[in-house]
Amino acid sequence: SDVSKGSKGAALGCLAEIYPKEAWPQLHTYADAAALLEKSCRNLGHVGETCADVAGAVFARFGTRMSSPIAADEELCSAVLAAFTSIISTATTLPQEVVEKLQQAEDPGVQSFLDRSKRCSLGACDFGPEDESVPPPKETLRWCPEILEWLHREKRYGPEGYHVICLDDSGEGLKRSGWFFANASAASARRISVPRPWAAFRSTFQRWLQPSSRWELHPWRLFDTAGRPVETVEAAGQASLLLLFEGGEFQYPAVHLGFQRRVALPGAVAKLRTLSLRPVVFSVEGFADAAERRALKKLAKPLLKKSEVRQFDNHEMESEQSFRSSWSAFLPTEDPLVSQIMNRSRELTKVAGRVENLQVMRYRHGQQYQAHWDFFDPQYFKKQPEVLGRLTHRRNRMLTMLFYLASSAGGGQTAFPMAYGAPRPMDPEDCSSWLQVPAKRGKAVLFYNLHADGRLDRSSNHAGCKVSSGEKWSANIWAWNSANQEILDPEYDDEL
Ligand SMILES: O=C(O)CCC(=O)C(=O)O
Ligand SMILES: [Fe+2]
Repeated sequence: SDVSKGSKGAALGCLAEIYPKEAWPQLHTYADAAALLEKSCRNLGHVGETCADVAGAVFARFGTRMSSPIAADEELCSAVLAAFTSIISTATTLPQEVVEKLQQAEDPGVQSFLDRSKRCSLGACDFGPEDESVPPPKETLRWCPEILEWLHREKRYGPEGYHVICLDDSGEGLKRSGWFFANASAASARRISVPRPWAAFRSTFQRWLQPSSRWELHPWRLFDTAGRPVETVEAAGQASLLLLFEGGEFQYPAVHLGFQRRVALPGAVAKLRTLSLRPVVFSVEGFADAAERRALKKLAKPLLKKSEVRQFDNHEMESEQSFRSSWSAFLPTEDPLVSQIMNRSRELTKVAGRVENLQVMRYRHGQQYQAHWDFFDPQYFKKQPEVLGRLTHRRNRMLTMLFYLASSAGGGQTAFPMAYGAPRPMDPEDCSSWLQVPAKRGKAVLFYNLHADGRLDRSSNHAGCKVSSGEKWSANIWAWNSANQEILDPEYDDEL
């Protein structure tokens, strides 16, 4: 039951707008098509859909024939178009009827699709290579001695859209050679040769990215290991180790659980330790000292007011008080300490985008912040153009840093209910079974709300658990990515 080249070619002809040619030969079955759609949906974070929507729409058409070869041209074509139409126009997750139908099907292709799309819809699409427990090629350790600090060492939950490049000096003439580690996996190492003129250099890298990264205008950027953008071939020539972030913004890679990294800051050395791979969460020590903590508290005290949250469309507000019951204050940036702390957070995180004004929060007995996302999911703000307007080109709140000024004696942890693909919690206050970070005075926690490729990372959902005794104080830092800054409205203000 081979599909003739001609009919497949015709079937895929209508996808030309969506996929690059190189992806076509990989499509043999409907399951392949669904998988490709899932992959592509990783790039659609800006419309707030889950991968399952896309693949689900294809499944809805093909039912139990997922692992059969693609036969009918029009069918695939219209399914793909329907899938994309549904992505753009609706914001649903995989419908229950579809899940049930899937579960009844005995087709192994269906089962693997179900498994993948389920994980995917839970915020943990896992497209990484299966086995990463191999070391990188020996020569790379010679040319890039720090490479192990930048590769991902776990089998699962690899980074999405973060790649590592190690260049050597063996290239000739206008070429330079090296290795490309897709998704920062040692197992994926492959020899590469890059031309020296920058334009060719850049388009060469472009070719190695996922097909899905190429059909969209993409702001990917290279960085050195100090988190500085590398924008010229001369700068690239000085570095042997280059980091490629498809989302255009530097992020610390998790490497493995417990991994420690020292980051020198002006006047301090911060120590990061990996607490979670998905979402990527670090504990941070040495970010600020006791005198600074005291001063921030003192500054905030007279300014504290009941905390507010930005409303979603159609949101009933009667529960606002229980949703976020802390008190908080935005601190004046004119204050030298405040601007110093904000600058330090830039130095630590390397963000190029905007850092929101430092906010101090105080939680007393019984107060909490229920599970939520710090990013702005466009699907919840369809009726608020002033919010949507700031979320174009995947602009969003990329990272959150909570610096604990005082720890509660009981409760008050920061917890991540959706870590590692767990479903959205039924009870937004039930911290008991969630991945928890104790809010310990003097420590900070840093986590990424976006994947390295700029998509929303739904596993970043988190809560400030109820304080059961004492008081919890924290200084919160939210930083935005700056992807495609040049095509953004220069008028955006500081309200978000
Ligand atoms: O206080 C906490 O632990 C969480 C705070 C938080 O999620 C936020 O301010 O965005
Ligand atoms: Fe938050």
